Amino acid sequence: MEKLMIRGGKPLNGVVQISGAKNSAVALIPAAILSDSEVILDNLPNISDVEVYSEILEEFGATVVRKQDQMRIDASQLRSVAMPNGKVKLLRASYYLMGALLGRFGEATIGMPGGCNFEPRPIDQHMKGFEALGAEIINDHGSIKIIAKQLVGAKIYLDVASVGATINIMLAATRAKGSTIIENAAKEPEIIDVATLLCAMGAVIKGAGTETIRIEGVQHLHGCRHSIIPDRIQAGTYMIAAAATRGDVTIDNVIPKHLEAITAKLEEMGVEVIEQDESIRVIGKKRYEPIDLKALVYPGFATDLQSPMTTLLTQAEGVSILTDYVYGTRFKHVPELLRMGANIRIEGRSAIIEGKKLNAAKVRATDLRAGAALVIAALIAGDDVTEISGVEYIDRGYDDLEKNLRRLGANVWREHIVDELAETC
Ligand SMILES: CC(=O)N[C@H]1[C@@H](OP(=O)(O)OP(=O)(O)OC[C@H]2O[C@@H](n3ccc(=O)[nH]c3=O)[C@H](O)[C@@H]2O)O[C@H](CO)[C@@H](O)[C@@H]1O
Ligand SMILES: C=C(OP(=O)(O)O)C(=O)O
Repeated sequence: MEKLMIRGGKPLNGVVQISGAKNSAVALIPAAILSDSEVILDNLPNISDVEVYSEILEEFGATVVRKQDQMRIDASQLRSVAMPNGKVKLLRASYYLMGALLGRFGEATIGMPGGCNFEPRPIDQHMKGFEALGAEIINDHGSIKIIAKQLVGAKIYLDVASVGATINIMLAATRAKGSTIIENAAKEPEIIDVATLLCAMGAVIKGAGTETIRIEGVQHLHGCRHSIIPDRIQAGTYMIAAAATRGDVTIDNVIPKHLEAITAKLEEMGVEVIEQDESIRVIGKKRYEPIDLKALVYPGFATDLQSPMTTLLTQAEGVSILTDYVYGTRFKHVPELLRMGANIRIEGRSAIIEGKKLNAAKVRATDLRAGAALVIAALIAGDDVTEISGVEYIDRGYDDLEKNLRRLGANVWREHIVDELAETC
């Protein structure tokens, strides 16, 4: 086990390169299962979720070759359609194995997904979609068995615009007989990225990125080469960190359109944001206005940036209200920020945040974005050292975090945890 050590007090300055998107990568890797020839993915992020997913595919019998930011996946010789336990429990997006295996083999047995369980995260809409396509679902001691003699296209209305359910149904429906229509589909950019890959593999998908997606099933999907879109959540995190430390950072290799919601809220606080074609420069200011912020589905403000934004709002002069309409109890970062001197109160699905100076402390990340919130807090917490444990969560989604922060001038390093019991008490 490791912990991050950060001596705060330095503004971030310079340029940071953003890698490919985690939430695309973890769907594109299993999507390769749908093809019986090689799929090449470029611009992969160097994060543990990608590492774990490639190991999962190898355990299934796929050949996976990783070279820098490229992955070549050959799933022609898959040996199994079942992983009820083991690595599937390490990440949330292992649920995409269900849609991909179901599409290719008409069968899958997968353990309930793990990952960041900051609140109950049901997958009933995924199951509703598979059932509508003609599959039978059997719950078996914590794993889910899904079988279909023949997947048949259907019209599916999602009760909530779920990213995971939209992609999972899309994966299975590419190989179903006839047409599938997903209504109230999620519109996140990662959904367009997955549809782009599937179309390059020979699928017929229209409307990805809108609330109605139409899929014409095909009998066969072939190999292709695809470059993953930039990670808008990593980019947003660096934007927030630049503002919080009153720095001046250019965030490179981004799609500014994907960052409109965070850009707008930073500007409302008084942060200077300059958009270029594929980069965004964020210039921090001395004083920030408090704001009201609502985390919503895309194109609204991303819930994944809600925790880092909580930290920034502790630097505003006055009271901000942050409400998460996607995950109403995603506030595990708040007790840790309180240890660092923050003044935050939770009311229902809102955090009421009063501007306050933060101090260094010993804190614990209990999920990925809570970890990001604590890293930003540590960067602005005086010039003492903050120790952050639970680094394994941060490693799920931030490519080269320490290297990037050091290049921007931060004083950050990693240490082994010697006494694990003392750390968790
Ligand atoms: C791997 C990945 O892409 N993860 C992202 C994905 O997670 P994930 O796909 O799991 O999140 P969803 O979009 O499915 O969840 C959105 C909302 O729908 C609810 N819901 C979801 C599915 C379901 O079957 N039933 C149901 O009620 C959830 O509890 C939540 O309130 O989108 C989330 C919302 O943008 C992000 O925080 C995650 O980073
Ligand atoms: C919640 C997240 O990821 P996951 O759905 O993979 O747990 C996240 O990226 O913030």
